[in-house]
Amino acid sequence: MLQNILETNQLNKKYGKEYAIKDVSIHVRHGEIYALIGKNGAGKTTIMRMMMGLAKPTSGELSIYGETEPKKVNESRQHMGFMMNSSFYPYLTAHQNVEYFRQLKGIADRNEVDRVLKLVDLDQETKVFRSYSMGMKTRLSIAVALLGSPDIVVLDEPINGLDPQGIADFREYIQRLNKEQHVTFIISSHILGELDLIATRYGFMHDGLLLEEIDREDLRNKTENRTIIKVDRLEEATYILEQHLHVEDYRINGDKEIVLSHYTRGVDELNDQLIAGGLTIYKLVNQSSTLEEYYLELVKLRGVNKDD
Ligand SMILES: Nc1ncnc2c1ncn2[C@@H]1O[C@H](COP(=O)(O)OP(=O)(O)OP(=O)(O)O)[C@@H](O)[C@H]1O
Repeated sequence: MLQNILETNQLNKKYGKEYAIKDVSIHVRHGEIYALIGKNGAGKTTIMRMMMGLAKPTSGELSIYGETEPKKVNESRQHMGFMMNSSFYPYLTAHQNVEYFRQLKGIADRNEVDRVLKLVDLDQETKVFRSYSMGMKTRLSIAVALLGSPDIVVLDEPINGLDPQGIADFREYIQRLNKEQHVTFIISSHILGELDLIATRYGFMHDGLLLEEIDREDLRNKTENRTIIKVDRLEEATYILEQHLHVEDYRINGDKEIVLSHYTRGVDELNDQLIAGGLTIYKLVNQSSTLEEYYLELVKLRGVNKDD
């Protein structure tokens, strides 16, 4: 049974009069790969900084392992690993760099360095950091985040700057660590499809607000198998759908199109009924939407911003 390992409850952060995030309630369950998705400035880093104790909420609550009392939350952070643009020494090797962080974090076991480097296949690497590819740098950052065997690892925009191979490798490492080491990941990205293949749950952010939190399966159900209808007279079309075709599972999107989820009877019958009703059909297609389209629709539908 998955339980919430980390939660935020109506979390707010203001800089001056401006909200950086407003009323954000996130629920991360044990064993998940949680993707915090949103364009630049959406508020992802702000939330992650609060998770890590680097910034204080203006109001609201953060709960880790069910603890909300600040002192206990701080203690719980010992079970968390972070990657926030770690700065590495350019003329030191992977081993020397991680050794530095081991000491900084006060981890007594010297074997930890080799252990975490092995997990990202950098244990045999002898070159200095300066000559690493972006992918290797990311892997090194992950290694540092894994020092001390944390249960939860928070990664802020780890995919930034990676080439397609680097992204594929990153996904593989995260999935392996999640499965084999049972690490719960919270990963932010401003490129929507990037975490598509690995995330088990999504938090969609826009302009400081959490628009939706959704499990992978539910998201897949919502984005796959949709039928889109655009006609000249919307109300008459919905009447035909409801009364003649007994369709109830539909909604209207921001472009005044009717979107049917899982309409399995094919478009021919729909086409016939709409034409029989005297409507002009501009569009009638079956399609799956991308994560990008889903997100943009969500932003349009909600049509809100944090200053409302
Ligand atoms: N220290 C600060 N002082 C003032 N405003 C800030 C500060 N930090 C963040 N903000 C503002 O808060 C909002 C959210 O920023 P945040 O960095 O959390 O977004 P993000 O989703 O991580 O985007 P990015 O990918 O660009 O970092 C932005 O409008 C930003 O300008």
